[in-house]
Amino acid sequence: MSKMAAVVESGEDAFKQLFKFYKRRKPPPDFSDVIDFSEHRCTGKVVPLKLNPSAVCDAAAYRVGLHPARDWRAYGLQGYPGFVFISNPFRKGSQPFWIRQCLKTYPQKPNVCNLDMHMSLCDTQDIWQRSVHSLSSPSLPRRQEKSLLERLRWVTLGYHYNWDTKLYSAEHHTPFPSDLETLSQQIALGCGFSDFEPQAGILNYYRSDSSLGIHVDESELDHSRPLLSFCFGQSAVFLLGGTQRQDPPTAMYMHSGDVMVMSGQSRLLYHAVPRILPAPPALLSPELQNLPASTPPEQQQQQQQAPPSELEPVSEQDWAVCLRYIQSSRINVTVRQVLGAGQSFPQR
Ligand SMILES: O=C(O)CCC(=O)C(=O)O
Ligand SMILES: [Fe+2]
Repeated sequence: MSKMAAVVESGEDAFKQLFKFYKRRKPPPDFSDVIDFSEHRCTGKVVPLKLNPSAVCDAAAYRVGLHPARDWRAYGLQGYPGFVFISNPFRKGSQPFWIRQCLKTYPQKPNVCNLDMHMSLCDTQDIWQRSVHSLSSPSLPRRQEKSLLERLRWVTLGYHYNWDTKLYSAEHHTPFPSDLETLSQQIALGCGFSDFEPQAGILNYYRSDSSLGIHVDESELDHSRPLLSFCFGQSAVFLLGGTQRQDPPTAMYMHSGDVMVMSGQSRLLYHAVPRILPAPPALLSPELQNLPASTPPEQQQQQQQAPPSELEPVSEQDWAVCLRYIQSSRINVTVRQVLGAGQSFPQR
């Protein structure tokens, strides 16, 4: 019997027990049952998935930093219809743009973040500028106080999720970032969703000891729309369970650049992140090269004009700060459609 099976059989609530198992530090758990899609092996429950590459135009994918959709490596899991795992579809040199957006741009007003809950608007006005100094000075003596960026836990976009009521509302809404909207729509198109409207986003910022508890994302009013999840930086163990909180979950790694789509029968499954793990250097280091994103290497050699890209280059100074942050952190971005076509919020 594997170590994990022994853990599960010892009690009723299989999900809680596996969550604790993977969260444990001493002694560290046996990770051998965790599915690693980056190994591109279709063993056990993993099945290759055929997406719909012709629905995604190469130039549109290119503009948001993605490989052509025919090159995306997509997998499904037996027993989880509607679940799609796309193993890092990002072109080399494009992740730095998205990481910079998550750290410098999206935490800015009018978006909402955890720091707003107990700080004045004036203090949360420029999280990036207020953090740059301490994050770019490796030689500073042990710092007394963490920078704002290090204290950032979540940012919400579009219809801002209310963590207390678990509701979205028409009143609490700001424009959804157009670059993230376009990226999400390209992924959705490849997965067969031609009319996906990104309306809400939740960014989670994880330090090496962070975790995210067992939950289901059901606050959106239209569950026929997929939920997209993008991950950057350090790796994580992700647990995908069933429709009941205690159903035993499947464990998988999420590495930087991986994209997950929860749709159809998998849209309302319980899930959690029990553990952040150092990214395997061979997977992360090549992705963190801040290449000029607008010029693919093959075109540089041919001295041709690169196609237009939405990815504004990341300055060396900005990248130094991002790199320092991401070396010990993970960022996850989930994108959701809240309302179906023609739907509105119920009157309260
Ligand atoms: O960090 C992750 O991979 C999961 C995030 C998540 O489940 C959520 O934001 O609802
Ligand atoms: Fe979630």
